[in-house]
Amino acid sequence: MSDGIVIIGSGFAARQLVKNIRKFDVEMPLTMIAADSIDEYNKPDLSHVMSNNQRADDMTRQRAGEFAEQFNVRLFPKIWVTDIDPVQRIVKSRDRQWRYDSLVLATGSSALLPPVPGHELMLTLNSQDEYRAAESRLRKAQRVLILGGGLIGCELAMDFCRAGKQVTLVDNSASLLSSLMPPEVSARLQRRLSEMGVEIILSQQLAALQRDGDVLTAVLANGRRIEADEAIAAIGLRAGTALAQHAGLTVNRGIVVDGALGTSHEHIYALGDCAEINGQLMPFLQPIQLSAMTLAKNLTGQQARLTLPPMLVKIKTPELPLQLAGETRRADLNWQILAGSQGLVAKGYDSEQQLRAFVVSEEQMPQAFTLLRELVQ
Ligand SMILES: Cc1cc2nc3c(=O)[nH]c(=O)nc-3n(C[C@H](O)[C@H](O)[C@H](O)COP(=O)(O)OP(=O)(O)OC[C@H]3O[C@@H](n4cnc5c(N)ncnc54)[C@H](O)[C@@H]3O)c2cc1C
Repeated sequence: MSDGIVIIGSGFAARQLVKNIRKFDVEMPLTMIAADSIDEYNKPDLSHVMSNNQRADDMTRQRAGEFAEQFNVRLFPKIWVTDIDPVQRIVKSRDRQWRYDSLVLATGSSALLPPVPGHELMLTLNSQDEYRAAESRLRKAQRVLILGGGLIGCELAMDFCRAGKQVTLVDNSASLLSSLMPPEVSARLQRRLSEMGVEIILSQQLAALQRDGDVLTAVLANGRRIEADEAIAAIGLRAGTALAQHAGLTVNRGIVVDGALGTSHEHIYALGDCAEINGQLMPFLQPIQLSAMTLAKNLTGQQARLTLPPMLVKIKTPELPLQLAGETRRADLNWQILAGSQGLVAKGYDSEQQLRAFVVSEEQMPQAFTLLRELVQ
């Protein structure tokens, strides 16, 4: 007997898919299998747990049982899926299997650790479970080293600082948020973090970590030694592609999908942080929400293709929140920056004077919506 549409994962992608499918079809059999408890939490809240004094359990928004009842889904929590057989259309765990009509991989991503001696001493904050495991150590820690000055690293640095901890932020680039915007634009955030007391060390690599009793020592490539109580890795994410790869699906940086969210194998789809769309990973809620809506239509007999409008990404650093959109990573843009007491507006133009990207601070948020409409895709 078939288990209908089988979804692996219970994160935002999987839940959005279920909610959207139920708008079109209340009966279709749905099965969700995930390594976690299948309780719902909002992952972006991890950026504020320390200053909000929030415990891991406080993050739970809906219990698995209520979700199952509300959306008529069969749930299999705390199960690690080990294998997919695309020919027999079977999903396997160590001790049981499910037969699918359609399979959706919503396996998310995992936080990268640096390839240095002692990396196993580092903590990561990419799920409620990871926070639960690290919570008591992080609460106790007075000195926290954060490796990685990207979006998540900056958010965590500000959060831990606001929670009264002594924070050191280390990045191998010459500026913060270096993969998202030019240094002239991120400089404001860098200054704000420094004023708050975060020690920012740029253009430096971590070479090793050692623990001696309660003291963790980070050794940088230039020989400098930094003592901390805990260290957190925020150097990037790796898409959860292992199952897909093992099953012979086309995988690049993520599981490659087309505009209908279909993978290289018939009846298998991918969604969320694990999916690569138009050659890009898009580990943000808005593209996931739009992808889930498109896939829900396709799985309920409609024909839909994903179109992604220009989208805003928020950097949730409460002392200086920023919003960005467009191809901010492009190296060839000419940036026009207006910064003053009224806030920041930075616009990135291409050689034909077309607006390709922008960054604004909170004071200038109303401008963001106008700029979003001007943005050339
Ligand atoms: C600190 C932080 C702050 C963020 N802030 C923002 C923000 O402000 N705005 C924004 O848009 N985005 C933000 N994001 C990103 C956003 O939260 C993610 O893109 C989104 O939550 C990913 O959802 P997902 O369902 O694809 O993956 P996940 O939530 O990672 O879910 C993956 C699921 O797959 C399951 N799984 C994986 N492999 C297996 C297996 N083999 N067997 C069984 N189960 C498996 C896991 O148990 C889990 O249930 C943030 C992320 C972080 C970490």
